Amino acid sequence: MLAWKSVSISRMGQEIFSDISLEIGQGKIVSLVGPSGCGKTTLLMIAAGLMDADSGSLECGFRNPGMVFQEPRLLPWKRAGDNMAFGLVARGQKSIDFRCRIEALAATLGLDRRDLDKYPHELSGGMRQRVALGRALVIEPDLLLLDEPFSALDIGLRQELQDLLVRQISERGLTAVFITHDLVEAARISDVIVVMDRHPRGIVYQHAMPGIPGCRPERDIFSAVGDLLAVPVVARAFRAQDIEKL
Ligand SMILES: Nc1ncnc2c1ncn2[C@@H]1O[C@H](COP(=O)(O)OP(=O)(O)OP(=O)(O)O)[C@@H](O)[C@H]1O
Repeated sequence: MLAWKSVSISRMGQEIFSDISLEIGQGKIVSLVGPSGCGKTTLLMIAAGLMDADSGSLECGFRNPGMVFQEPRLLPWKRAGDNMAFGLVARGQKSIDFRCRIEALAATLGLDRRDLDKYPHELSGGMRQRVALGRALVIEPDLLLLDEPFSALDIGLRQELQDLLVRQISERGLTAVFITHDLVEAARISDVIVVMDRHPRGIVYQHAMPGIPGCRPERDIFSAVGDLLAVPVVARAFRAQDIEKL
């Protein structure tokens, strides 16, 4: 279980959010959505232990979180396979012991052996993000924290990687927190959608999605998004996003 309990945080005299409580059950995929600056990444960073809250507490029953960011953040001087193995090397494992494991994982992520020998600049954006996902999965995490991992990809590739991610989460029995600006993406891959806003600051709405992530018919996804946008606090949070894009 992962739970933020009455968490408040300010930086440089500015309140990011106050008194946020949220609980995520084992095996669930929870999406955080909301306008830029409402504190989604901050909430994730607190869960990862990379930021400390000013007050409140975090209860985390997970021991081995894996993270994926919007930019793949690969080491440019290392080949894709070595980037993927980064967490294993950091734990003192020898490449002779894990080469087969990396190749098998790469294959499930749609990368072949030749891709593993390429440098990041020789890979497409989608391939780089597959490597980043592999780097997070190879350490066998029990919790995945994902900060807009697919937002830079085009729609077709995005959907392919969403399906791939949900399959990996389900096969490995992981729990995941997924940040996105895209309500359709959230409705496609999540068990629960948590909507945050800046006015008022914090969580303004939570919605449990029916059905199984990754298996929902498109019409159910779009109808859930329509229903969500009919909720005034959700509509307000998403209107703020649209205005920012202008
Ligand atoms: N270390 C920091 N120092 C100062 N301000 C910070 C720090 N981290 C976050 N903030 C501020 O906190 C607010 C929330 O930032 P955060 O990145 O969590 O929002 P977000 O919802 O993830 O936004 P986006 O969707 O644009 O990534 C922003 O106003 C940001 O400038």
